[in-house]
Amino acid sequence: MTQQQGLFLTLEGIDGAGKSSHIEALEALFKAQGRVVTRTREPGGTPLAETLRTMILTQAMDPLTESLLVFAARRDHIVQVIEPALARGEVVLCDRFTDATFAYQGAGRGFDNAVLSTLEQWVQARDGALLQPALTLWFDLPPETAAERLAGARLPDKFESQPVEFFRRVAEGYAARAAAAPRFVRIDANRSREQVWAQVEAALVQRGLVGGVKP
Ligand SMILES: Nc1ncnc2c1ncn2[C@@H]1O[C@H](COP(=O)(O)OP(=O)(O)O)[C@@H](O)[C@H]1O
Ligand SMILES: Cc1cn([C@H]2C[C@H](O)[C@@H](COP(=O)(O)OP(=O)(O)O)O2)c(=O)[nH]c1=O
Repeated sequence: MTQQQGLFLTLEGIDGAGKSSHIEALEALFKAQGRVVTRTREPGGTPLAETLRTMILTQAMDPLTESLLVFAARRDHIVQVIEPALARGEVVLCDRFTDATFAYQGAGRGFDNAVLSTLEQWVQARDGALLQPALTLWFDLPPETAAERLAGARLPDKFESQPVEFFRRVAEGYAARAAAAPRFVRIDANRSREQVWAQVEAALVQRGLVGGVKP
């Protein structure tokens, strides 16, 4: 049997947009197609990267330090988890990747995009090209609605306790990234869970990544 090609798929959006609510169903959908799935997240996905995640999410730091730690975590994650899974022909479902760095550290914190691009080149270099997701599901939700959904849902971390203006900038950062790269699919997250899932499923079917079967 010929080995299937690896598929790198990421989920993006501001905190509270609804990514985590759909990642399990996405995994089930691909498994129902006979695919092996590696479900992972950033920052994180390896013991070292999870240690860095705790630092990033709990300690105050300047934006360059934050960016360096995020990319250090990403490098370990790529080398230890993402690249090997793709080489085995698996589906890698990753909750956030580099678009989050451009949105949060770049647009949100106002850090220099050129420095982020340089770090991206260093960390994601792959056979003369850049490792990038094949598809990015961007859960787009007004920051006020995301804040309402998060209120009382969980204890806010360092980013989640930022004011709504911060998330407005992050959302603009995502919109700019989405406008520049055809791998983005905008999901209107301001809908019921069922309607959001229907958009996710339709996007995958439309691109021939899954058949029309229900998980
Ligand atoms: N379509 C939806 N409508 C209303 N609430 C939702 C919807 N999707 C998710 N939620 C709720 O909103 C909160 C944030 O969702 P979550 O999936 O954790 O977001 P994220 O992973 O993007 O931060 C959770 O309490 C979740 O139950
Ligand atoms: C990947 C990444 C995440 N982040 C932030 C966004 C989120 O607020 C936080 C963790 O993401 P996430 O796992 O979505 O948080 P939660 O488990 O609370 O749903 O890290 C960055 O600032 N830069 C990055 O490059």
